[in-house]
Amino acid sequence: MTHSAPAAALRHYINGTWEEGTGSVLTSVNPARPGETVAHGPQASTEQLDRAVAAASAAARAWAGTPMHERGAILLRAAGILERDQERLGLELAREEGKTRAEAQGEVLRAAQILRYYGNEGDRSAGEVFSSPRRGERILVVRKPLGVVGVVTPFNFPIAIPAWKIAPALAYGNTVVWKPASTVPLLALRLAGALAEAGLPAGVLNLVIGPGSLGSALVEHPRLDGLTFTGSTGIGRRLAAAGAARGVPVQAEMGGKNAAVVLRDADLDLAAEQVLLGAFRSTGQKCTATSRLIVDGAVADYFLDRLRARLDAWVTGDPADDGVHMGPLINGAAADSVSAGVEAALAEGAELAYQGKAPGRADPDGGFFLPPTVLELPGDPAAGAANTAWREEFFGPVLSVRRAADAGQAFELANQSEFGLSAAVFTQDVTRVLDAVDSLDVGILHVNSESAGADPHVPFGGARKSGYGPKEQGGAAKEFFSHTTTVYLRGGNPG
Ligand SMILES: NC(=O)C1=CN([C@@H]2O[C@H](COP(=O)(O)OP(=O)(O)OC[C@H]3O[C@@H](n4cnc5c(N)ncnc54)[C@H](OP(=O)(O)O)[C@@H]3O)[C@@H](O)[C@H]2O)C=CC1
Ligand SMILES: CCCCCC(=O)O
Repeated sequence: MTHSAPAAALRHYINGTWEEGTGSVLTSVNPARPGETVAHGPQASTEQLDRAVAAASAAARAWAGTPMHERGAILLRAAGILERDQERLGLELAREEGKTRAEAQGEVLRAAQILRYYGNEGDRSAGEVFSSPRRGERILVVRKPLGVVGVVTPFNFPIAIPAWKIAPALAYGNTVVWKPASTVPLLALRLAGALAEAGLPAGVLNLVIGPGSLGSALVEHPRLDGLTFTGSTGIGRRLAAAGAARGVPVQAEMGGKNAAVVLRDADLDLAAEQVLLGAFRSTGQKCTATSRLIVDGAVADYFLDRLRARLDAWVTGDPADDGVHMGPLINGAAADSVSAGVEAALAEGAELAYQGKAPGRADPDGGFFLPPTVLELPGDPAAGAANTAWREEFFGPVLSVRRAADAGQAFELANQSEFGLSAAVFTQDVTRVLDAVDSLDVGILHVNSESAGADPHVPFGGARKSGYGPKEQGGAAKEFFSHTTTVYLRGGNPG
């Protein structure tokens, strides 16, 4: 069943006004039906980017001087607007990004939850008070905004990740210039629209839709005071270097190659279900997705049989349709890249442990589908470690399996990565859990649940190559979106 709708007109939101772009035309398509246009229109030019930064700069002082509760009230109203429109936005997200309608609508609600969390920031502590060694004096630590913050976001969570950057940026008194991923501009229009409808003053949030080079121009802009980025490690590190060269703080959340460790005492049915969800929900296109499976050799054959049985019931198809578990990848280039990675892994000695079914890509309007794939890597430790499917982030529905002799070796294999975003460990032995907490070098650890998933009130972010700068979400976000002033406060003669 198709769920088509007329293509949305791309617009840019600059200084409180929606305007047409003056750059080249951009078209976003439905990755399940590439012949279907989802959004279309001229991209923003660098002239429009300059005006967006100028508007944010002009609005910065008044917005910083607005009481936190007033800033929060706008975020709370925007949350209500997303909840009001959740069904329509969920379908639009599924049609433009390719995740299932249920996941898409869940993401819209997650964005509302994030807006609500930061909308209530005015009710929380805004600083600290210390005693002073000097009579008649107190020492205050107060927080102040950075100023104009650039936001550059990826395709895979087109409304939740922008929300978890923009909401704290605004709550802590910054103004924002946002460059979303070019493949998913529609939900950017919707989030900016909800904030505009909620009463955000002109210039506080500016949205410019355009190519990656616009993101580079943003970090190089002389009036930018900070940049928060989520996306691939290569680009994130380039932006971090550019920000550092200008003395501008940069926060970058980047790639992942997340391991699930299944120990011999695990609840194997629970583990099979959670590994399936972690690896293949959202077509594996989550930075927190499970892409490496390390299973104790004593239970590996049984566990893989349980996983294969579940995969036999996993339906790949149009994500807008009911009963579909997995949609297409975001575009043809991504699907080709993942397919090439699988071929390379097989050529290097990996074996195909499972390959499911997916709609063909052959016909001209064929979606960017790939089947869920499980690769077993060579048992030889060096060959296993060197395999492309162990080292490289594929960002698709591919799970690479290696066997371990015991828990200690399993944790060593889990740490055998330059990335360190998320991990999952399945065991019912609390000693093993504590070993995992101590030994796995990651930013997020799930015990007996999938490696994906994050709540808005606790820190989110990676170690190693996965993250740069302060963590995101919860109270951690204030470390990036504000700086502190320590005030030595004396009331006059110390007496
Ligand atoms: N750690 C985390 O929290 C997360 C990490 N990711 C990572 O993101 C990647 C997938 O997302 P994807 O969108 O493809 O990532 P990309 O790095 O390709 O793009 C991310 C953003 O950067 C922009 N961009 C591209 N080139 C440049 C440039 N030269 N200078 C400035 N900005 C640029 C993109 O614009 P455009 O779209 O126009 O190219 C997009 O808005 C994966 O590696 C995944 O692991 C994804 C989600 C969360
Ligand atoms: C890549 C962004 C991940 C968001 C947290 C999660 O749902 O796994």
